[in-house]
Amino acid sequence: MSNTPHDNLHARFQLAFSGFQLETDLQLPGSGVTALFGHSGSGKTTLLRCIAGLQRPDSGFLQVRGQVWQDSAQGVFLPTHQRPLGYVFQEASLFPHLSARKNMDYGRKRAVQAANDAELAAIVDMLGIGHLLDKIPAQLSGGERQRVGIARALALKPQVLLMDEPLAALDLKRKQEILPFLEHLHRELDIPILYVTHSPQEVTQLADHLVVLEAGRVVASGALAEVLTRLDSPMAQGKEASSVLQVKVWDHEPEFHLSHVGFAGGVISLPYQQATAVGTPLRLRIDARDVSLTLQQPAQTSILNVLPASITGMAQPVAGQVMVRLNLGGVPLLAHITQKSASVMGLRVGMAVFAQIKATAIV
Ligand SMILES: Nc1ncnc2c1ncn2[C@@H]1O[C@H](COP(=O)(O)OP(=O)(O)OP(=O)(O)O)[C@@H](O)[C@H]1O
Repeated sequence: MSNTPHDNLHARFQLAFSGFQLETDLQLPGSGVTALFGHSGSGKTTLLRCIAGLQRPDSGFLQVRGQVWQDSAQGVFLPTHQRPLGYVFQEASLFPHLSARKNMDYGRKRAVQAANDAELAAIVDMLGIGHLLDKIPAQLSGGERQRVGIARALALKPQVLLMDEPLAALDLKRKQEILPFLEHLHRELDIPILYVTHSPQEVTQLADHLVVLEAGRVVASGALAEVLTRLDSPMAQGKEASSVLQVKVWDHEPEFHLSHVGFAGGVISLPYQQATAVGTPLRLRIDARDVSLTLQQPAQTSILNVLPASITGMAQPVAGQVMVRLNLGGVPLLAHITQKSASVMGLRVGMAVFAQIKATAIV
């Protein structure tokens, strides 16, 4: 028996290839983006393939929003074509001779469940592809093809959307173009999106929930802000270690080209967010390297953001460097400092400090 809440996704799989074992028992939220992060070969694609029914595990249980799709103990295994899911790969694999519109219709006509014309119009709108519908794939850029591929997946009214490195084949410019559409999807869709990526930037920009896989096992699974800042998480080890803060726009100071945002840990100043009204929620990524620590509140400093914090953990990812986990009014934040500074300041867990955050460092 499973005690999965009905709107969640519960995926428990055991599978052995020669030299690799997947063993997961994941309870994921029933909406929002769950990023699956892990080194090459950690089992991310295999996990998605198990969810899609493309890979049959030795034993498995899968329940998606109250529906059991698979239960090896009961001999239940829905084949892929009976699972209401969308799968988006690195490359959109559209039919080359069909227009974008016909590519979307092709899947719709054959599906058990598909979007009606009004729903399809909303999907087209959400992905900004209305002007591309009569073009064939060769007339589209890589990013546009990917957007059509996502629309085609959504046209099947999936209960879950699986995305396997959907931006990996695109150059930086195309990535930047498509990310706002993915953010839009995230806000509009009320289904779970499982998103495989190697990119910490995509994780911090899109994910609500983060699962870290290592050698086929889940080493961390939880809310993004929490897992990102766990000192034992691989994401908190490297140069790209960062934290995410959910904040609200407080007010603007256009004469200084600044905006001020608030969260439980205080108020932060950042470059002017001209287009955002007071009260708008924002997500800030703060690189651990852009946070420094001081024991006393500095009287005069060019750094605008000095927030009281307490140290909740310390780790040494590499010799000479220390990653400090801070608590700012209940919100975790990482600071990456030198071992010498940590030693000179006598930093230890439980100490009260001030976190200095460079305003320009905030995205
Ligand atoms: N059909 C298969 N038969 C045997 N071994 C397989 C099979 N599919 C995957 N593997 C192995 O399982 C392991 C996990 O592969 P998987 O593709 O899931 O990793 P990944 O985390 O998605 O990697 P990447 O980030 O490189 O895409 C690898 O060691 C791979 O070689």
